[in-house]
Amino acid sequence: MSAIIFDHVSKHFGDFTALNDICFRVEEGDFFALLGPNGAGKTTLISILAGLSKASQGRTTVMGYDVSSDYRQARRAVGIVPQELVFDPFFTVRETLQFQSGYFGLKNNGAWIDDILENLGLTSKADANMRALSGGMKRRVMVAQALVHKPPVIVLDEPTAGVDVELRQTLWAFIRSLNQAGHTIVLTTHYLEEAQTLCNRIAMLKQGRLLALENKEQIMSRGAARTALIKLTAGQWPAALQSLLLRERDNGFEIKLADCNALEHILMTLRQAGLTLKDIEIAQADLEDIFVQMMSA
Ligand SMILES: Nc1ncnc2c1ncn2[C@@H]1O[C@H](COP(=O)(O)OP(=O)(O)OP(=O)(O)O)[C@@H](O)[C@H]1O
Repeated sequence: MSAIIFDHVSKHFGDFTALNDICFRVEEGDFFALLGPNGAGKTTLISILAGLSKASQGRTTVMGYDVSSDYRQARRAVGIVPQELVFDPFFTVRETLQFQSGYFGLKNNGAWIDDILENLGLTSKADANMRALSGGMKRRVMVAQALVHKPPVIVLDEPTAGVDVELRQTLWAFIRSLNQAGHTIVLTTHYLEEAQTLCNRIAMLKQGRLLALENKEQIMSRGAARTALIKLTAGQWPAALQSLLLRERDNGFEIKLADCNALEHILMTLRQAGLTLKDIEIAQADLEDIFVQMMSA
């Protein structure tokens, strides 16, 4: 079964189109990344999924439940960790989690709450008031809050923005174990190396459109898998190879390198143009390079 289905989802704010005919599925058990520059529509899409915002067109389901017609079941199936810190400053951490449990009609889930607190390094703060916590600790509580009802689908909207390395590692270890236990994870992040190490499928949004959705391996091979930094003793980059040029840097020319045969062709063309090679550095492109290539295309 698909954990999430976006079926021709659009969202307009007046004349502005924030989401334009989005269609994709997230399969059960996926560790899925939703990437895109600021304003791409990631938060809008997540708000629709959470039932916090209504799509202008299209249908969205979570674990088979329609987010508008089966609102309650759909809401129960998903745990959202929001970008902003939203909490009642007068509650303690434990009370916050108990209150959230009550919202889902859950009682006697103290053992699970203890488990979450432990895994997020919050045990010693259980009885502290929310207002007395540091920003990073508050963010941990946001994560805990999204998990109280053991939702099959967990959505994290930039959960590691501005948090320290320790929390990032604690958080990812815990989220990974939840994924291994069968939870579907959707993550938006600006830290591309995080998406690269954690996720198995990646969707890219740009200006409200779905630009690509692939397995990580496919997306990695879509852009130039390798780049080469070529330095010449003198002269300009030849026009015949202009289409390969990504940018000039460090007194050299950085180019896309599809494979080794391409390199042979490049060297031959340089020779024919009377240019002499001074140095060549070949590097494996990472997700960030590919992202930049795709977003600027
Ligand atoms: N309530 C609203 N009214 C008008 N425009 C809105 C509203 N909410 C979002 N938008 C616009 O929709 C677009 C998508 O915003 P959204 O917050 O979904 O982007 P995002 O991909 O989450 O960006 P970021 O990475 O900065 O969080 C933006 O141009 C934003 O200004």
